[in-house]
Amino acid sequence: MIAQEPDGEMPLDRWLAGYIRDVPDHPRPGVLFKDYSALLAEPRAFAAAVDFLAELCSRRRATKVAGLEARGFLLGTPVAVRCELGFVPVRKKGKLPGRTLSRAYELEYGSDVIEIQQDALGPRDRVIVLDDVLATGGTALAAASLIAETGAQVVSVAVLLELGALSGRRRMERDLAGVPLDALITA
Ligand SMILES: O=P(O)(O)OC[C@H]1O[C@H](OP(=O)(O)OP(=O)(O)O)[C@H](O)[C@@H]1O
Ligand SMILES: Nc1ncnc2[nH]cnc12
Repeated sequence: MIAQEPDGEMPLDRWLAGYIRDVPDHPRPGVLFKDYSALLAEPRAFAAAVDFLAELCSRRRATKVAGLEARGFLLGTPVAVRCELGFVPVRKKGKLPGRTLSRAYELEYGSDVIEIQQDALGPRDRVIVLDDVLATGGTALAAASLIAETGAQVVSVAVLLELGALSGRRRMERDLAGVPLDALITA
């Protein structure tokens, strides 16, 4: 799939939104799943998304990128390399070795537990939480809470795609006041 490349007139978010397709009833009935596999498969689109998110890391003066398993790894690792920052994985329960901190949370279509290694971050770290999608905000809030428990500061939550109808931004403003939400595309 090749969506039209921006010609200087088309904004980046509109160009990249052309690579996202709606899949009804995935992974559960009633969920409209936003599939951006085509964006990952098109190197110019993928690179443009990574560049945008890397620029945010610099603007927020982050010292670490925390990526959320699994799709947050797809974006978080190239972004960390591009902005020359270390990457910290936030993983689903039971995957990380050693001492970990855990949070249970609910997301749009289920519930889960995420973990971070206890010594992955420290009080000097300014962390950008990087994920692909913000829907209800449950996942991002749980990650931010874990990061805060390590003593580090969360300087932004950055996503490729914000699903406006699911009110994640409002929830972040309420529960994570003062932490900006940066979204490349809002749908
Ligand atoms: O805002 P929320 O309602 O919390 O939803 C957003 C989360 O849902 C998806 O993760 P999922 O748990 O499906 O994991 P995956 O990345 O392994 O597919 C997505 O990658 C976000 O992390
Ligand atoms: N509707 C959705 N599409 C893609 N990823 C999601 N993560 C949570 N809700 C989602």
